[in-house]
Amino acid sequence: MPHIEAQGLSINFPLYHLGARSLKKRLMAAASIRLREDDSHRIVVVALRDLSFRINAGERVALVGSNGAGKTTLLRTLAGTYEPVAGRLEVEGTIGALLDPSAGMDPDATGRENIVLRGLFLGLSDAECKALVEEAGRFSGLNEFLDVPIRTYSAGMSIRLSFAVATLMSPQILLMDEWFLAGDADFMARASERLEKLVVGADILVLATHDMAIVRRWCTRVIRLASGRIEADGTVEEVLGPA
Ligand SMILES: Nc1ncnc2c1ncn2[C@@H]1O[C@H](COP(=O)(O)OP(=O)(O)OP(=O)(O)O)[C@@H](O)[C@H]1O
Repeated sequence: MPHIEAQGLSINFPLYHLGARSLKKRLMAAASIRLREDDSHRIVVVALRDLSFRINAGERVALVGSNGAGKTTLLRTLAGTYEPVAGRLEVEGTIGALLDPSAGMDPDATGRENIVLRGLFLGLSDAECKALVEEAGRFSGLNEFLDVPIRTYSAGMSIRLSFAVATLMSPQILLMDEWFLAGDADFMARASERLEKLVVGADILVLATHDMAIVRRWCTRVIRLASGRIEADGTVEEVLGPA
C-alpha cells in the first residue's frame, strides 16, 4: 500500500557564502532557533527539525504554516530532491510532483520538445509521445508558443505547460505546492476539473498551501509547521477549527 513514513527527519541548508567571521558571530549572537553552527563550523539554516509522521493511503494532507515554516522543503524532501541530514524517510508508491514549474524542463528546448522529452522519460513510445504533444499542447492553450524555447515563457505560461504535462500522469502519491493553483482565471477554470481528477485519483495527496478554503475542500488532515517543527497534526477541524 502507498504510504509515507518519516522518523526524526531533519534538513539543514549550509550557508556557504557566510565567510566573514564577524558576520557569523553576529548571526549566532542573534540566538535564532533556525541558525546554528554545524560540526564543520558552517552556519546552517535548520529548515526541518525532527519531524515524525506517517501518511497512509486515502489521506489528503495539507501542509500549512507561515512563510519559511518549512512546507516547500518538506515537499521537496518527500520528492527525493533533498537528502535528510538526520532521521529516516520511507516513501512507498509512484510519485507525481507538482513542485517547480521548470523542474525537469530544458530551458533551451521548445515547449513541444519538452513535452516529448518528458514522454520519453516516462518510457512512452514515439506514437504515445506524439499523442502527448497533441493533448498537452491543446490543453495548455500555448498555440504558436509551443514552438518557442521555454526560457522565453512568462511564469504563467510555464505553469500552463508543466500543468498540462504533469496532469497527464496518474501518480499514487501527489505532491503539490500552491503555485500550481496560481494560473490565470481563464486557465484555472479549464484546469480545475483535471486537477480534481488527479487529486481524487491519487492515493495520497500532500499539498502545501496558505489557502484554507482549498484545505477544507480537498484535505482530510492538516500538518501545521512552525520554524521547521510540527506544531499541530490532526483532522482539518482539529487544527483549523470549525468552518
Ligand atoms: N536553498 C536554500 N538555502 C538556504 N536556506 C533555505 C533554502 N531553501 C529554504 N531555505 C530556508 O529553509 C526554511 C524553510 O523554507 P521553505 O521554503 O521550506 O518554507 P515555506 O514554509 O515553504 O515558506 P513559504 O510559505 O514562504 O513558501 C526557511 O528559513 C528558508 O530560508
